[in-house]
Amino acid sequence: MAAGRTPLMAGNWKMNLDHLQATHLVQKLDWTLRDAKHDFGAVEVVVLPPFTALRSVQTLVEGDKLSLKYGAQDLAVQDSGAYTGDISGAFLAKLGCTYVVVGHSERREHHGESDELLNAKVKAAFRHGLIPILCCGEGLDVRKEGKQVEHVLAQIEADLKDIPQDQAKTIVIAYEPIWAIGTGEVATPEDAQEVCSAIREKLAELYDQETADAIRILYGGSVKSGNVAAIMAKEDVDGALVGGASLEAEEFAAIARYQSHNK
Ligand SMILES: O=C(CO)COP(=O)(O)O
Repeated sequence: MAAGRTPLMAGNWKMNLDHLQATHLVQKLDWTLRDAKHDFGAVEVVVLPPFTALRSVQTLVEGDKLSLKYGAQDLAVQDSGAYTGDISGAFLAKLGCTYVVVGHSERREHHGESDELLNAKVKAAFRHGLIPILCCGEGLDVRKEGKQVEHVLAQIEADLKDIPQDQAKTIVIAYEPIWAIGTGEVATPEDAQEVCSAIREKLAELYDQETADAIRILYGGSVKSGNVAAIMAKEDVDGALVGGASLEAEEFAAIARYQSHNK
């Protein structure tokens, strides 16, 4: 984590929690963080519930003036029309979403999402004023061959094709090695730093150094309260995209409070 970038802790709930459970978790998370006097300006906290819980989360956040932010896990390329089952970025913006995940490895894998499609999704997100959390990462086979940097940079370059600098500056990138997702096998802080710093260099090449320095790069894959501080100590890691450990209020709050654990 370098000075000048605000750390971001985002909880990707994946396909977990109905809207009632979501309300409960958000309330508990908010109480826990408030009790700890969490400074939301110093570490941003974001939840990414399923679509069906977004309206409930919006009501809670707006009604009770909560400081945490929220977003969705995916969006459609198109803005409206005959696309049964798809969700427009326009609807997400109307629900007060700040962020939207684009290109999670589970969608790349289970829904065959290509870099070309993800590039269109990044553009759709920006069209509606949403900040994409663009995911990238290599599988175990690629890691075994030692080609993780090359693989991830190719994803980033393709996914950001024709994205102008003023938009790129606001994007969030999440490096999530697939072999570390939900496996308990966390990448070492050095593994995370290797790829995150390469991503930043690529961003400087695609745009300029100032843009690259402004972009937040998260690490994701088996992040827990016990390992987050070591990962956050790395220069180019600006936060975490957390799956399993974000489903428990106290654990996710402890992740957001990683600095207090470090003292
Ligand atoms: O995929 C992830 C977040 O998007 C990581 O999931 P886990 O934290 O459960 O490994």
